[in-house]
Amino acid sequence: MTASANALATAEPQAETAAKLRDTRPLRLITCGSVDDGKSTLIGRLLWDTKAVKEDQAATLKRDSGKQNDLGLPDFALLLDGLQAEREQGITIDVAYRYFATDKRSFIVADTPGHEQYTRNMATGASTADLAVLLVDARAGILEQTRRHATIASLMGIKQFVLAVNKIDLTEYDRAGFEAISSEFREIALTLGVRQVTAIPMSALKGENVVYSGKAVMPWYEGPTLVETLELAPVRGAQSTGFRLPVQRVSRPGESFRGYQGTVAGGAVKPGDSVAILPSGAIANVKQIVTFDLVRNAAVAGDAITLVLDRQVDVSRGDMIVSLEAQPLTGLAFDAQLVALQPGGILPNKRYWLKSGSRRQRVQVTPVSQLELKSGKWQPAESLAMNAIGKVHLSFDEKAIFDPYELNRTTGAFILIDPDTNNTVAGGMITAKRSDLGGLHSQEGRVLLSLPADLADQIMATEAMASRRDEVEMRRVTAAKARDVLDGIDG
Ligand SMILES: Nc1nc2c(ncn2[C@@H]2O[C@H](COP(=O)(O)OP(=O)(O)OP(=O)(O)O)[C@@H](O)[C@H]2O)c(=O)[nH]1
Repeated sequence: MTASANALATAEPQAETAAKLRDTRPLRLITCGSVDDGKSTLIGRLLWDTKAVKEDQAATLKRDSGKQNDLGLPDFALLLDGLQAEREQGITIDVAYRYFATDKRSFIVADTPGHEQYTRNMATGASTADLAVLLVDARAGILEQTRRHATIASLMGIKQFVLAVNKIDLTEYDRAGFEAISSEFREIALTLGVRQVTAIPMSALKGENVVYSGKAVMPWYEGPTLVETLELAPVRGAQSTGFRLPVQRVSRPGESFRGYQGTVAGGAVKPGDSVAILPSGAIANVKQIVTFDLVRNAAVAGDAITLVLDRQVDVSRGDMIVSLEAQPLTGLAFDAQLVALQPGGILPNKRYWLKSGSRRQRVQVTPVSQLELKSGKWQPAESLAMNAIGKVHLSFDEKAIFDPYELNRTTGAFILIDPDTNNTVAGGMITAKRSDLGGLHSQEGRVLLSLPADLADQIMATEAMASRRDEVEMRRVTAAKARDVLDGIDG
């Protein structure tokens, strides 16, 4: 770059610089709080003060909110209600994601307004969330539900908490009260192994310490605002498996062409790469990558591709094509965590269908323990009732192929289907492979929750593939049921 080009680059208008920065990976967050702690108001305030609200929404907000509060401020919670319609589209776990950005970073917040509570948050946002914002009412302090939310967020691998001590305006900005609440919370967080805790006194309603500083009314608070905290928070480590292509379909339009179709579920691939076909273990090289009518020189996770190999190998639907040097776990026995979604629960000795991507296999599920939400402790269990979150052993007749969920949220997630009713009875995630003799192979004792978010994805994938209309209808019913169940665990 020449000196003058350099000068130009540094003189770039701020807006353009900001736009560039927004291309970097955004921070994902979830918000948890008890009813009326001010979650909707806080998200509304974040969107409003970062100017993420479109003008027409702003006009409606101003018009509708006059009667809502006597502070002469818009009711930010209304903003979310006004956007409710867009949430109706989802077929399963229909949480909306809100996007907002500052000059430094962009953010995605899983928004679950109204009566929908933490399970819904968990079900959607938390599987990918980098950080959890836990709201408490400054007047009420830490409640049992705060403990529960914190426990669940930490189980799900979220290692950074913001404690939003909201409605501080209603305690006359009482410093001692804020400090007592934050130290109580820090102790809880420590017992959960979470060290990164930022406690912030705030008024979501008045916009103090959310985007703008609250110094004028809380000169005693010297810490960051919520947005300053979010701007600096690290994102979770990237998922780190090699190339994964669950084969959805084998395409054979003519004698000379054979392609393997699917959506890349991890890593990247380019022509010339060596791959293994699982479960057979056959080896080949990638000859060509085709998307629609384009020939590509690479593909990454999320791309729908047709892969052409350099030699004749036996590949069928349900197989997985993977990078030769970084292969998933294969075996007959795995450890998993799951949530039971049907009244019948999960019974020992019963055989289910397990579906993961395009693969469907018979499996025997043996419950081992169940999470007691109140205490966050695992208690021994022989069966799992509806709504229970449990650890289980999975035993297969034929080789199964998985990555630990922690490494890959697609190839590590599954649903269980009852062969008698065809109902989806559980959604779950793989925590480790067991040696085929029954011993634990790796990652012993990892604590991960089974996430219905995966269930949602999988049901949607299944739905997209279902060719017959009645099958689609059946899946819809199942999804609706799953939602009811999730509502049931809330609270
Ligand atoms: N004074 C004051 N009131 C607040 C503050 N934040 C929220 N509120 C009010 O508290 C009430 C509940 O706020 P919401 O945002 O609806 O609470 P929520 O937690 O989203 O509640 P649900 O949507 O019912 O789960 C509303 O009347 C808000 O205007 C605050 O910082 N100060």
